[in-house]
Amino acid sequence: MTQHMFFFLPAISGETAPTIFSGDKPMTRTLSVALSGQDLLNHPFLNKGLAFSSEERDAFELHGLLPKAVQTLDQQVEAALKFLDALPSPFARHVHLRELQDTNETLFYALLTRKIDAMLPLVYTPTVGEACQRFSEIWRRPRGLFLSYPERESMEDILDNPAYDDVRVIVVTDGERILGLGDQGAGGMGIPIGKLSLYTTCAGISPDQTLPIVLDTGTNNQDLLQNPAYIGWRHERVRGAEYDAFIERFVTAVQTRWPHVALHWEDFSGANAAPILERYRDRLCTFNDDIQGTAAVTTAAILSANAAHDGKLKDETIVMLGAGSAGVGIAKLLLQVMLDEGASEEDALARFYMLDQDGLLLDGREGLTDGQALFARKDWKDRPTDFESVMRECKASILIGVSGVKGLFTETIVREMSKTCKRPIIFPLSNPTSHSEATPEDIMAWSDERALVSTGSPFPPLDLHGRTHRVDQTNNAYIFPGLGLCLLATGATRVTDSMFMAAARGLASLSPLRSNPDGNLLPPVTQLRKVALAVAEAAARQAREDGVCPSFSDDELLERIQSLVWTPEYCAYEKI
Ligand SMILES: O=C([O-])CC(=O)C(=O)O
Ligand SMILES: [Mg+2]
Repeated sequence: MTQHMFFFLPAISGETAPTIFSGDKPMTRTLSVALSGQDLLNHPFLNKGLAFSSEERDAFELHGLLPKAVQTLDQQVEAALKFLDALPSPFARHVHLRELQDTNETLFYALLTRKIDAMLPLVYTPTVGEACQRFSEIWRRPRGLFLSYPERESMEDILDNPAYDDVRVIVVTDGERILGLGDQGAGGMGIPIGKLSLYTTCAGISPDQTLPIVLDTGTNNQDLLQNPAYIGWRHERVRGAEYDAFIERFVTAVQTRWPHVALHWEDFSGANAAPILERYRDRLCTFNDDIQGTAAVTTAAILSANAAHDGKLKDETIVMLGAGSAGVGIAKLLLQVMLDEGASEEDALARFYMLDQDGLLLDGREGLTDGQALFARKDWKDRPTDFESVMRECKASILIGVSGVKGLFTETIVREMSKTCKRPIIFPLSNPTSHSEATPEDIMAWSDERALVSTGSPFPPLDLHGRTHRVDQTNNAYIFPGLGLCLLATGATRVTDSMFMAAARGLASLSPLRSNPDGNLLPPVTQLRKVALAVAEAAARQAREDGVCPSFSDDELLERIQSLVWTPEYCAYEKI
């Protein structure tokens, strides 16, 4: 069992503090705590609100600070749910949940783990998008770190604070491409906070081991620059060599401070995401969720669809609408599946049509990245390259949208595809919901209910022939929490592409469609905990295979994964 100590909290005994980071029922455990009074109540990880027992109120000088009632965690969850229900909007609920997170993390995570389907759209996409856009209005208390360009000389000192001694996972953004909402500057902080809350909710990674970071390198969002209430650095974005040097300084500082940390990059612009990943993926344990996590979950959903009709991906024709880092990442992983199925690279590449706002990517087009150039068509000279024409001519069986643009999957497109394809696979993956390329309802109507649809953001269930059908959410939340758990459990030094493939196959193995022809492609979000464990195990075995972690036995891997899982329950406290 992992012995995890609160070294970062000088007020809590490191020597005698028993672990609460195990699968055991923490309530049977006692934590030695030195904080008392206001300091204890103000500590989000230790605060229990009204759940402090009357003995604890004696021991920790809490009388008078708390009203008389003593409540259980269950009662607190009930009360919080009732309060949330009465709030007028998802945004108001998001703000209230964030306040809970900053005042009582155990209660916050108890709510999230028990009501994940209701809470996910509030703390994560789509509501987190609005939270980023309005972050300057809702910022209350410090959570995570804002590392701004003008203060770059102090970056190492900021990270040095003992409060961060136990950090093992960092999610970092520079806020330039927040979901499909573009540049949100320092408001992008909502995303690392939201992603990390899923690391804890889905994979059980203890919140005190997580750190959200914004690299505030300015913003080109004119509304923010002109908003007197903007909380970030009011300056246009730093670019080029200065930006690269800032990123380099950050990575070096992180590596020096936490040599074994897992560094997760999120929502960087297309121009920066892939080059940053390429620069650092062989230097530390790091990955880009938009490129690799999105690729893995999409691959899992497509593998599930193929397995259901004994098909092979190498026989499908894929149109990717959106040629940014997510599109290229998905295409690369799907290409690998075809190669694994025995296709030649030439034949496999011929199955892909990748488009951006200027139409089909053609060989020789100026300004293509290496990833885009790989998928650029060589055989399309003098033919129309617009989306509709390409769809008409190529007879796609799989259509994936990562364009960030609402409504691009039109009735004409979907009907055209459905003419030649019995079960068209149509994934409008852009986030948040308002940017989805089509609604599942429309796609089903236009395809005579034959399409296999999956979206990036949550949508309400569909009514199919009087049967309620859950809409799959092909969101990277099915991958990154489990992958993070794998990285912490194995101590992997690198994240390989084959670990993402293994994660995708691990997820696909849980597809309900395997056992039920009317089933979904992916398990419901209520099973995200089970999913994270399966993904962690599959990726961990692959990490061992790839030699990026010690050669643990299967039992050891499982034991290490399970021993990390933190459960949101209160411990009993005793005074040091
Ligand atoms: O956060 C999400 O919902 C998925 C994602 O990474 C993105 O859209 O950038
Ligand atoms: Mg993202």
